Amino acid sequence: MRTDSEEMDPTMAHEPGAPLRVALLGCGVVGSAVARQLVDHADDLAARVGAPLQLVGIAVRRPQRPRPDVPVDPTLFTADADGLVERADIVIEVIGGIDPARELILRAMAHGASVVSANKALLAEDGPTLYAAADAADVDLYYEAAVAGAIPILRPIRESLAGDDVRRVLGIVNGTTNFVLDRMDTSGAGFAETVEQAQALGYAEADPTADVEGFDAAAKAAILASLAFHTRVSSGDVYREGITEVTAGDIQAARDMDCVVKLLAICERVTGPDGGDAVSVRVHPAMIPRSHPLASVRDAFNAVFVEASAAGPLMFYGRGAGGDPTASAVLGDVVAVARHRVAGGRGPGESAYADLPVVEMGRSRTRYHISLDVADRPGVLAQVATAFAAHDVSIETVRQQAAPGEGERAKLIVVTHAASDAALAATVDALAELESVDDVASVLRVEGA
Ligand SMILES: NC(=O)C1=CN([C@@H]2O[C@H](COP(=O)(O)OP(=O)(O)OC[C@H]3O[C@@H](n4cnc5c(N)ncnc54)[C@H](OP(=O)(O)O)[C@@H]3O)[C@@H](O)[C@H]2O)C=CC1
Ligand SMILES: N[C@@H](CC=O)C(=O)O
Repeated sequence: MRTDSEEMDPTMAHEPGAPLRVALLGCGVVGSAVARQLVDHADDLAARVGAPLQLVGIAVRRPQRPRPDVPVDPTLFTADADGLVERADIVIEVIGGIDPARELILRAMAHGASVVSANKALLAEDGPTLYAAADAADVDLYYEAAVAGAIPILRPIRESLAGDDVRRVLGIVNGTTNFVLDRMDTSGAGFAETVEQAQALGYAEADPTADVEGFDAAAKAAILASLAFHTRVSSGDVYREGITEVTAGDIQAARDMDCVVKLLAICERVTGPDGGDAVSVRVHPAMIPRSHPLASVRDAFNAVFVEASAAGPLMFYGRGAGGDPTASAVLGDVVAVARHRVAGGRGPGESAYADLPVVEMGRSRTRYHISLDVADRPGVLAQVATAFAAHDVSIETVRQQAAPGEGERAKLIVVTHAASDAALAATVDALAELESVDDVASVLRVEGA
């Protein structure tokens, strides 16, 4: 690959065999792996595209910083990202965050460049602005790496399943939280201790808030739901609960049910309050049976389970983060958009025609596992059952365990049939008021059964 920074005329149409000018914005974890792969696989990439990919510059915050792991001419590094995007055919945005990434992408497209981004936060917050700009400029905007890193999931949903009817997407789309929950399950350790292990191993950031509070997964859920249901869902529409409240007791309760606890991104087609089509998009911890394909997703791996009307269940599995795995997805997009430029066109744009309402969490329906510490005496089970019945929540199973060494106390474990979140919350409030109930020890949603 050529890595000189010679100036070119940005308005020139692509000529057969002429290099395509690639600008890289960001050279951190993902960007440095992208740069290395562009250099290492230059010949193969040129053969696949039908033209060489010429890296014309790398925009970073600190261009003078030595970067020995990035094998390019150091003069390619620049702090002038604005100028760089104006002289590229393809812009790869791996800076992250909202601004200046958004302004740079819009500027790139306005100057006729196709864009590849890994920026889930931006796509989930302001995707429609970017799609509209891509349409207006007649260029591609691809972002496979934004959800589940290396796993090819967006193109299969957008293209391979375009003739089917996706009903549900269940995803483990955050590696850090999956690592933490998996370790809590296998070692019996608590949340804080396991997060420290994740930080020591480089999975969790020094500030793990975006991961453990579910913000990262919510952004990915918004993108998945938008593509799966041909609608617009932004991160603010997504109900979000992280894993900070998950206790060793919850993990044990799941084990007792032959389940595991996972942080799930759940996107479903549902019936809205007016009887029309709607979507439910939520991120929260949930129990899933150990027999479910997602239960076997260990460590920091990601997986997305898709249910479509005709295709049935599909499972996509792999690494959701890390420089090289994420760069693989970025380079796949680069080849795709480069091929379109060589052929003189663009790929399919976003097809958000449905404009479906997103139902509020209170209307979402699922099963629940509730663990209660109660008095062990006649009539208590009837009181508890009455509280469920009063809120129209149907009990599927109920099991009593002795609470050893605690006199006449017992543990009641109730699993419900599917109920609305609002009905369940009201039931839990009523249970907490009962004189015979010492504590509502845990409430976990149950999915995938
Ligand atoms: N890390 C991962 O495993 C994954 C990341 N992603 C996404 O990829 C994107 C990049 O992530 P990651 O590589 O981890 O991020 P890093 O923080 O490692 O890298 C960010 C890069 O952007 C540069 N940068 C920051 N601000 C500016 C600016 N204003 N102008 C120019 N350059 C700037 C930094 O420059 P400098 O080097 O000088 O500081 C750095 O090179 C994000 O959108 C992230 O969500 C997606 C999937 C997985
Ligand atoms: N922080 C994310 C990686 C980027 O998407 C994770 O832990 O999965």
